[in-house]
Amino acid sequence: MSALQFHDVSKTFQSRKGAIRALNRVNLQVDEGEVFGFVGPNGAGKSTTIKVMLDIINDYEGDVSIYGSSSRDARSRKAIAYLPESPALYEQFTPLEVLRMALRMNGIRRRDEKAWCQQWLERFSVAPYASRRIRQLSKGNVQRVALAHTLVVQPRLLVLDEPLSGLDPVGRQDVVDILLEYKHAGGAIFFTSHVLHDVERIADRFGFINRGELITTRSPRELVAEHADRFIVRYQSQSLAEGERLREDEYQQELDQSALPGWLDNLNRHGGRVLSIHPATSLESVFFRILEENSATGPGGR
Ligand SMILES: Nc1ncnc2c1ncn2[C@@H]1O[C@H](COP(=O)(O)OP(=O)(O)OP(=O)(O)O)[C@@H](O)[C@H]1O
Repeated sequence: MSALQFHDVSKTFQSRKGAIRALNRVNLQVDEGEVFGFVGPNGAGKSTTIKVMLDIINDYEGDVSIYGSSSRDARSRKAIAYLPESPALYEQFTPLEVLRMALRMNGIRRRDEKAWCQQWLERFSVAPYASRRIRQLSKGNVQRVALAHTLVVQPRLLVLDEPLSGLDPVGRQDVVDILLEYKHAGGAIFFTSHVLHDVERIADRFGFINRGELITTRSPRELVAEHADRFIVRYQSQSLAEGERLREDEYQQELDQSALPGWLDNLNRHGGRVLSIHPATSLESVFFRILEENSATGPGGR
């Protein structure tokens, strides 16, 4: 079953400078147990997409459904827990109070309420601050509490705006692990990110939006493979020393696809051994390419 579906969704803002087409016939689908990364440059339409989904913006064209029911129906939106880019938690409350309040506000009664909330604070490594006030916490720890706040209600669909922002590398890895666990338990995630490495790590598929148009929805691997025409070969050899030296007899060489077979023959003649071959193209470089192509030929209106 699809957790989230956009069908021909368009939104136009009226401003003093004229009409701004923030979303133009966007179609997308996120399935149960799927992580969908949503990326695009500033002003592309990411926040508008989230606001439409949450019915914060409701004067749009098209249909949005959450687990099969219209998102215009407040009951369907109960499936969603949302993490905004800059979460505004009640500063005078403690993390424990914030989580307990989230449960109450969602009508969730648990006998083990306190222990359940403590457990989520532990998962996000903020249990030591459970009784401090939010305003006394660092930015990264507020982000962890905010993430715990979204998961404590066990939503069916998580909508996260830049979920890893403000976290150190250990914190990022912890959160990635928790999100993947949630996905494996059948939860769906829609998240935005400017950091493409995060998208590669978490997303099964991603959508790339530019000027209100959804340009592509693919898995990161598919997209990179489609654009891969250069490869990085890691190899071991006593006598062939080309490219960058990694350690004693290990090297790394970047090659064009057309040059690859001949180069491998040569390595073979030198008695060398291939350790790995992978595309030199990163998701980031593919995005720049798509963005350039789209700017040259794409729609105007901004
Ligand atoms: N309330 C509004 N009134 C007029 N124009 C708006 C309004 N909100 C957004 N826009 C315009 O709609 C377009 C899409 O904006 P949106 O905030 O969705 O982009 P975004 O992808 O979230 O950008 P960012 O990465 O910078 O947060 C932009 O051109 C923006 O200026």
